[in-house]
Amino acid sequence: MNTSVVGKSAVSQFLSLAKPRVVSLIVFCAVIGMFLATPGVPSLQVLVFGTLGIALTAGSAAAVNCLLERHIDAQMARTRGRPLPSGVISSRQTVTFAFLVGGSGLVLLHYFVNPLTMWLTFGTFVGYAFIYTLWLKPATPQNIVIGGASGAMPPVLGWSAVTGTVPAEAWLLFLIIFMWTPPHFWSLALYRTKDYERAGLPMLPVTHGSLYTRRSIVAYTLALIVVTVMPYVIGMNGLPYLVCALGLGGVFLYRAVKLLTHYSDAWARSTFKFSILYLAALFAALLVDHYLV
Ligand code: HEM
Ligand SMILES: CC(C)=CCC/C(C)=C/CC/C(C)=C/COP(=O)(O)OP(=O)(O)O
Repeated sequence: MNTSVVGKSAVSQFLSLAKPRVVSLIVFCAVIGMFLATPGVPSLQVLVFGTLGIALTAGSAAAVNCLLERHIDAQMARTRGRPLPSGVISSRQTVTFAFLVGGSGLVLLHYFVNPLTMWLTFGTFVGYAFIYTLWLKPATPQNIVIGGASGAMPPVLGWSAVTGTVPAEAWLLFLIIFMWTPPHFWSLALYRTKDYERAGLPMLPVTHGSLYTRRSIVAYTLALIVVTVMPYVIGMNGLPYLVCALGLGGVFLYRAVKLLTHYSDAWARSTFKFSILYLAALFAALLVDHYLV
């Protein structure tokens, strides 16, 4: 996506700092974590303030990432139109925005949800905004595998918002997003390799080449399918979920294998887009099945 900011209103420029589309899926997964945590329905207070708190903190993390990566973003075609590299929003404004938005999110979580959720969300914020962005991303091609742990936290945050605990079921949902992240990101990195090379970032296709990356995508997609069967195996979800998980997984695997055997940028791009649809549909299936069985 070309995130050009020219002609946008001030509000939408600040909004774009918070990566609203990525954050929407993050919040979607967190909310489903809330519903899965209880046989009934979460309280309205947890639903409203939990969702708001997680969304604001995630948006703030994205803004900090935009701030810390403004020079790298300026070198990549996909990101050079963002508000900071294009000079529409200043670093100081971004710091203020991130502080106010993230601070409000954490305060809401602490006072209207529970301190555990606030601390877990704060840890996730630090994990993405600082550990991934500053340290892992420029250091190793495993950056997004390790850093994916932050992106995988939303259902855990949702679960802890409702119960104040994080049992094995919540970590299983974490594991699903964790295994999904490499095929999600590496599909994009395959057709954006030149961008990452130019910016000097050691993404897997840059350091290990296209073939190795495509094999890794197949491997992680297989692992993802195994992990998505687990909610059925442990009795957390029923047969309707299993059918959806295997159907979606089958399509993902077909895409991954075709990416390996018949590579094209267009196929990589459409597989990246599919990965987003996949995660949304899988979590929707977890939710619907939860109330069916
Ligand atoms: C380390 C983990 C992750 C990495 C490295 C990563 C990387 C990316 C990149 C580079 C893009 C393209 C963004 C753009 O063009 O502006 C993207 C898009 C996206 N990602 Fe991820 N992602 C990660 C985790 C996640 C997670 C956890 C979710 C949601 C649960 C997610 C959801 C999305 C969505 C919805 C988009 C599409 C955004 C749009 O259309 O503007 N990603 N991701
Ligand atoms: C508090 C909380 C719930 C935080 C969630 C963490 C979070 C926002 C994870 C999203 C991951 C993400 C947008 C990765 C983009 O990778 P990138 O930053 O390498 O992509 P870019 O090249 O587009 O900047």
